[in-house]
Amino acid sequence: MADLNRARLTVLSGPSGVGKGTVVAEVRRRHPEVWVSVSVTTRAPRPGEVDGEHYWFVDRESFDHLLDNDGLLEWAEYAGNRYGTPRGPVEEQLRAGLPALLEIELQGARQVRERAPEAQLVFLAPPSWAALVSRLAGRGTEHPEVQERRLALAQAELDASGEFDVVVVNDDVARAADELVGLLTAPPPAGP
Ligand SMILES: Nc1ncnc2c1ncn2[C@@H]1O[C@H](COP(=O)(O)OP(=O)(O)OP(=O)(O)O)[C@@H](O)[C@H]1O
Ligand SMILES: Nc1nc2c(ncn2[C@@H]2O[C@H](COP(=O)(O)O)[C@@H](O)[C@H]2O)c(=O)[nH]1
Repeated sequence: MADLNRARLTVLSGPSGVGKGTVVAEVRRRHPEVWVSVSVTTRAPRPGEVDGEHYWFVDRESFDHLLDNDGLLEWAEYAGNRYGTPRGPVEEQLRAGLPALLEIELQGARQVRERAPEAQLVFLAPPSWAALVSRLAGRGTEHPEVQERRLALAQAELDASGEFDVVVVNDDVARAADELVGLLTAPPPAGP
């Protein structure tokens, strides 16, 4: 994956349960050199989630301290919790001429678009609404009322897919991962 050695920021967004984490894990299984930002969150860890690997799990006070000290590239309040991208590691990666991948929700993707217009914004879409509902329920990590809250947000996220540079349909994990690898290795559009 020699072409990956370019300083490009890519954002992967899409509704909760569409399979962002699954597709990114498949990309990293094939290409462990792909660098993915580790977000901070005030959400409680799910069983099996490891601090510093899946997220940096912090309390609200620590999150707000980072925010107040310009430590976040973007952030959002999502379904009752806060999530943000630590600025330092991403900037370090890009300064070194290396690409960076963020897996974040819609409000954060919009902030990245404003702050880094050259970033590539990719929307991961479900093959159908029914598939999304069934994936979120099937994951079994949220109570039904939290699933409902996430699905209400999902509708608005799907409506915003036109704001993204590319839409990838996650009908099949291997195929969607192929497409994401292609986007990560594609040359950035020529500047003006
Ligand atoms: N192409 C697919 N076909 C069938 N099931 C899938 C597919 N992709 C992912 N899944 C399943 O859907 C569920 C949700 O996937 P995942 O946790 O990766 O979603 P996510 O978009 O990262 O969610 P969140 O934004 O809530 O973190 C998982 O149980 C996963 O195994
Ligand atoms: N704006 C941001 N969104 C983020 C970040 N890290 C994760 N996320 C998104 O939040 C939702 C919920 O995640 P979950 O792990 O609780 O299911 C999902 O869409 C993630 O992509 C971030 O740093 N900033």
